[in-house]
Amino acid sequence: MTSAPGVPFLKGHGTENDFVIIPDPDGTLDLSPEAVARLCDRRAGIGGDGVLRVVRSAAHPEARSMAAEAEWFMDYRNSDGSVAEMCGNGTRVFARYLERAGLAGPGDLAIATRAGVRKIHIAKDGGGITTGMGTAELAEPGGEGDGITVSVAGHTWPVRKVGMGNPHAVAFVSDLADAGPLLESPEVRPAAAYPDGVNVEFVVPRGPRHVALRVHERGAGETRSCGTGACAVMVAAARRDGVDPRRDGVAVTYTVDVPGGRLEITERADGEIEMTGPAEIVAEGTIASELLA
Ligand SMILES: N[C@@H](CCC[C@H](N)C(=O)O)C(=O)O
Repeated sequence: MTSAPGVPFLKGHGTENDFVIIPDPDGTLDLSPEAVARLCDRRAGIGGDGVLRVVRSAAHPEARSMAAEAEWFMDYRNSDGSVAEMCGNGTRVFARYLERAGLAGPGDLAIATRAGVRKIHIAKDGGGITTGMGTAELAEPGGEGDGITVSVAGHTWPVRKVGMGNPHAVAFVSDLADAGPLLESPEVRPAAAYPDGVNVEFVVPRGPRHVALRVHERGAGETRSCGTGACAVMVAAARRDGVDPRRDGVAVTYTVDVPGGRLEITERADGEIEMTGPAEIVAEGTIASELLA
């Protein structure tokens, strides 16, 4: 196997949503969808749910307009090579990389994403990282139902449509096992409700202000965690519990258990959502040229 000098990578995860991190400050790397899929392959590649390419905002056409606010752009790709607007766990891992590389914090920073600028706070001494996730877009004022359903493993549930910069369908189920092995994409109907595909979350209550989920991600399949998904679930669960911080003028925090750990999600009285969780860098090396060809 030959190496491509000058193409380093790191591997990191947040609640076991794992990523290949590629520092490419000047945006010179030609990262094709096929190369992303090879990098994320868990048998023949490095393995990951996605790729985080670290590019200076000023050097990327999609981020140039955000460069004054955020020096770094998170170019996120799903493991199948598709492009996504936003990755919540990815923002924490991205920030941890910047911290480790001496390019940021601890403290406050902002990063550019396709869904806009996201504000981050890195706690001191390797503690949790908080991302300002923006506000949730809820399709309907009333609640779940919305005429949209998701079917998998012989079950069908109504879903709540939530936008977190990327699309989510949240289904409350009586048992997380009812979603089956999730080896294939759940079928969302009508398909036209999500013209660009969808991330599907299955949710059960665990206690007051406490839920657990499984997620099937667009472009990646079932993963161990999804930050935007956890935020979508938090908002859907709060509305189901009759809680709306913008109406009530009081922030609310939910604990969201994911298969790979735990996230704390707060919806503030102004509607802004903040997600706090861990992020770790676990390896670094050099990418073999065959993977990037
Ligand atoms: N795991 C991510 C979401 C990644 C993008 C998603 N698969 C999509 O296509 O929208 C997260 O932590 O938010």
